[in-house]
Amino acid sequence: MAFSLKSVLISDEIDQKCVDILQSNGVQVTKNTKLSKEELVQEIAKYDGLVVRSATKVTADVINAAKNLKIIGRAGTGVDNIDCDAATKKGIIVMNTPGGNTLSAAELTCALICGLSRNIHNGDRAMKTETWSERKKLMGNELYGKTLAIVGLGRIGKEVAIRMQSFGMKTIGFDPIIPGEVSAEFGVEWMELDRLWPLADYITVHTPLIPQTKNLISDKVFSTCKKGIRVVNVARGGIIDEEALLRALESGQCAGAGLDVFTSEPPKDFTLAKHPKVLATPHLGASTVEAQERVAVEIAEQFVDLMKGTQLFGAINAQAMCSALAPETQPWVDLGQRLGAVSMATNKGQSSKKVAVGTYGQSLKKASYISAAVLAGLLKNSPAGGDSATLNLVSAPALAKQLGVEVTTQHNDSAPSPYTACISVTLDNGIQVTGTCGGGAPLLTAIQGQGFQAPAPLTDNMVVFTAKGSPQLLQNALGAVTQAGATACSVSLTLEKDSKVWGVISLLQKAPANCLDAMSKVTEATYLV
Ligand SMILES: NC(=O)C1=CN([C@@H]2O[C@H](COP(=O)(O)OP(=O)(O)OC[C@H]3O[C@@H](n4cnc5c(N)ncnc54)[C@H](O)[C@@H]3O)[C@@H](O)[C@H]2O)C=CC1
Ligand SMILES: O=C(O)C(=O)COP(=O)(O)O
Repeated sequence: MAFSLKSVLISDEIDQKCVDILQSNGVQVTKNTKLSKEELVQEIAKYDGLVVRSATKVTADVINAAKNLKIIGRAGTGVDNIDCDAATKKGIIVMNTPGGNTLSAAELTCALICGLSRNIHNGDRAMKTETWSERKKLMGNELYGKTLAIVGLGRIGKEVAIRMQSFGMKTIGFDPIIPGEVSAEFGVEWMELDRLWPLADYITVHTPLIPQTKNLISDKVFSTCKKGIRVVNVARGGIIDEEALLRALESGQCAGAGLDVFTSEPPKDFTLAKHPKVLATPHLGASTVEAQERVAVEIAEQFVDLMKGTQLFGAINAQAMCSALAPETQPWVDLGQRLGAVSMATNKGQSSKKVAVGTYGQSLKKASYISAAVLAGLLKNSPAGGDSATLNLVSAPALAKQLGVEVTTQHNDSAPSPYTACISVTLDNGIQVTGTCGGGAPLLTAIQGQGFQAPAPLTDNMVVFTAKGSPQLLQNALGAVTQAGATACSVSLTLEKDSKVWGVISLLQKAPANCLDAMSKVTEATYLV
């Protein structure tokens, strides 16, 4: 599965290498870092891809104005400037380059810790105003023997710990998903936040800005810290409550803050940045030649990989799509979509609130992407399915959730004989279709538990019917589609059960409008897929 990316807009300052790599792969690149929000809303309609850093706000307005946008690339880590939910609903992949600027952000954090400990910002200010006498006031503290608390022990938190240990700092930390055994490997003693606050001389935060981390360091937290605590934020503005920080600086509870990020960038109010106890930088964490080159190359290469269909790396909202790119999984994704479409058609296009997806056979053990594929096929053919142009493996699970469609999945290591792997889709009113892949092509093996004598190819244009079994049925059904003006290319019937059979006729072209009429004379029910 390859993606067509003809045109890409780069709307933030990004290393030229990104442009060069994309252009050398045939992509038309426009770099415009001066677009207002309104201009971006206008412009975005022209592009298949967008590359940003943190300055461009990719809001729902921008995303909804896009017509062909397939991918938003963040040349960096944080994606809080991108409305990922809006992108997911529109089937747009959001990807980032998470490791590319880790070392630069960690190094700036260490620089701020060192700067705070020795009042380097105030010393520099004194020199620039020729006030040598300030020297007396600028007594610092050694870092040696002090305790650094690291909140968020992911990529950057870990690198900060390793570096600050070389200054003789004791490192303690908290992270909900990194266990103590793992943090111990890089010298961080894991502990709950309540225990950590009173022990710290310095606190540095390295988490994303999410509801759980917004205002994580509050008045209450400052009050439980040692008097003279110093705090550093190179993650996102708002993890340290800015108003609480100002109060703590004024009262002396907080002796200093190193801030690279702010709730509003640029800050609407520079009070904090100008505060004498604050060492502030204008979001420079990733602003090194090395980091910028890395993230620019990585994002461009990730785009190119997707265009070539080789891999989907760095996507944060497209788990199913990642699997769908592997050559061995593609036929199963296709099968899932087609089974979804057949189940919806045989449900007379009625919405179903419960969908059970079964996978059978060892090879489908880890095929969690199948349910997204089934939903994409099912919702595309549902009246509530919305815009079929944007319905894909990225948007289908989100749309199903929005529509209240509950999906359950079940796996069984053994597949029904004679197949080695199968997928079944069961809707809440009992409709059930089962299929497999044969020679890389999707095949329907059973409807309502009735197996086909020879599996039916799942093609783009199909007539599915059920009728009373009779020796003339095949001839009558083929006669009806021919009479309607269609050309059949294959036909398959199930075994008879309770005197009923199911049949599938594949057509060379879309079924003509009168096909249903013609078929109604020889079948009990006919569905077009
Ligand atoms: N100032 C700058 O220029 C830069 C800022 N950043 C920011 O730094 C932050 C961290 O980046 P990485 O380390 O690469 O991310 P990461 O994903 O490797 O690590 C983040 C860690 O935060 C943890 N976390 C989540 N919720 C938490 C909570 N409630 N309490 C404690 N920990 C929690 C996660 O479990 C994860 O381990 C991001 O917000 C990123 O945007 C990253 C690069 C440059
Ligand atoms: O990667 C991140 O999360 C950053 O904050 C870096 O932001 P920037 O690309 O320098 O605008």
